Amino acid sequence: MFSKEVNDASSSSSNSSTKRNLIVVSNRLPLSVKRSEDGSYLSSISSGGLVTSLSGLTKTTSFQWFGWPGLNPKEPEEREEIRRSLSAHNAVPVFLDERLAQAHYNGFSNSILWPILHYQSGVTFDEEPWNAYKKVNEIFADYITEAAQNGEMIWVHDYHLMLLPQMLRERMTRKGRSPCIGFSLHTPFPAAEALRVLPVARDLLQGMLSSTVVGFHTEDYRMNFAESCHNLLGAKPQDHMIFFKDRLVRTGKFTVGIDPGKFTDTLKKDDVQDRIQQLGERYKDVKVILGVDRLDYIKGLTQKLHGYEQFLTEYPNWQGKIVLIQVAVPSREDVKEYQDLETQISCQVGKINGKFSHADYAPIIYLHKSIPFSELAALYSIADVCLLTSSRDGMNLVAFEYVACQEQRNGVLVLSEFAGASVFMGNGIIKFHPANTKEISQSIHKALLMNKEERKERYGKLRRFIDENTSAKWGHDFVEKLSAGAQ
Ligand SMILES: O=P(O)(O)OC[C@H]1O[C@H](O[C@H]2O[C@H](CO)[C@@H](O)[C@H](O)[C@H]2O)[C@H](O)[C@@H](O)[C@@H]1O
Ligand SMILES: O=c1ccn([C@@H]2O[C@H](COP(=O)(O)OP(=O)(O)O)[C@@H](O)[C@H]2O)c(=O)[nH]1
Repeated sequence: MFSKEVNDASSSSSNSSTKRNLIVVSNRLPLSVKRSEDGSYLSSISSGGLVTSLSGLTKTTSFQWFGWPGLNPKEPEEREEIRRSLSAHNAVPVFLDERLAQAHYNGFSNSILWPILHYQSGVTFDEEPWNAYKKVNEIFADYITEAAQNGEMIWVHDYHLMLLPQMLRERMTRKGRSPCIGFSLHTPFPAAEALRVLPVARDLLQGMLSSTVVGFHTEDYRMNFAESCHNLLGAKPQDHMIFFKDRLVRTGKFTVGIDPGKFTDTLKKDDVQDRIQQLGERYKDVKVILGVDRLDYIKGLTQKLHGYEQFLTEYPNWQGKIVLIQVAVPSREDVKEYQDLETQISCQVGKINGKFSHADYAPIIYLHKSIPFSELAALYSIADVCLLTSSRDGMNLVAFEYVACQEQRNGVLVLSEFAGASVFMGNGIIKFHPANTKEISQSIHKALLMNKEERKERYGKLRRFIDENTSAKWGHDFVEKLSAGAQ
């Protein structure tokens, strides 16, 4: 479902004369490939913000996307079939041995690096997953060095591939080429003291510093990176540049966005309008709060539920008149912390529903699944409030998507001050500290009581922001900076 719409969006307004050639690299391809019963291969779109933001880029930039396809058949014919099926989407599979891929993705990237980037304490370093991380970065480097024979620019994404710029530069320099490599981090970059907890922090910093341009979501993340490079490597940051080992590395803040038109167009479709009407009827007597999050501890779902429970207790008149629809998209289910979180959230939802429900009312509708794009757009459109409680979050595109679908209703966005998005949304949002349960409760109350004029005024600011900062602009700005760095 998402896959088709991504392609529709790219073909509807692409302009090949302005497109540039680029190799985009991310750990995971936007499509994951699965073998069906009849032996053929089917691809479906992956979830998450990185996929959303890069999909929007297809409007202005033609690129080949390299990444792990999610499976590793032994037979050459099968690999060829996968290659063929993906090439229709300009995607190129980087095949990885299953155990190696798991140790890289679950073992190091998501169990060690991700928590440190999001200020989680109590992480234990382990050599084995680190070796897998290095090995996978090397495999990617071999693939890309082979593919980038014609001087294409290379844009590497995210924390799974922090060593890749260095490995690429070394390989390509040995071949007499001078590569142009961009690196974009989609997570927060923590303060130097938090990063130091990781014994291999210096290796990761050196990996990133082999880029031509390094991009972050916010100015704070960029400054944290510069400070870490200075403190841990003795590099010299100056303005938006860092001098290290006779090279000058450009750094910048690039505001990732969405493609608002994709949402506006979807909302106009007859079936989506029917669904909006149906949902409107179902919830005509209650206010709807919506949450859409991957089931990840950084999204602050336990805090959200505590805050909502406090709200129902503190403002009992709202009992029976409010519903929280929480979509929790399954994520990283092989990692123990994520399994434990799922159990915890299910218990919390059960407890709150048990406490405040009546035979004809439940305060929480909990969807532990990925939902179709059209259903997501309909939910965004009917929600009076969107509540996002991340304890840390690189950006949070859900915040932007809610705004894209609220032209009619002018609903209120209640957003954690620790989501990167909150930096840009000023007083258009109600901002709160996610560890403060009372503040969450009061923010919900404030959002529900806000009058039409104030909602309209706030909405106007948010709408302007998402319309001016699209994913296409993000891609364009980054590639411009990268081209400038190459000269
Ligand atoms: O691929 P997964 O392990 O399922 O995770 C999904 C994505 O999660 C992270 O997304 C981040 O990127 C978003 C877009 O820039 C940003 O809005 C969000 O705050 C980040 O959490 C991760 O960085 C991606 O690589 C994953 O694909
Ligand atoms: O069932 C769903 C619900 C949401 N999303 C998308 O997942 C992305 C989440 O991105 P965000 O930046 O908010 O957080 P991330 O999951 O990347 O940390 C958004 O584009 C959502 O539309 C999805 O793919 N499937």
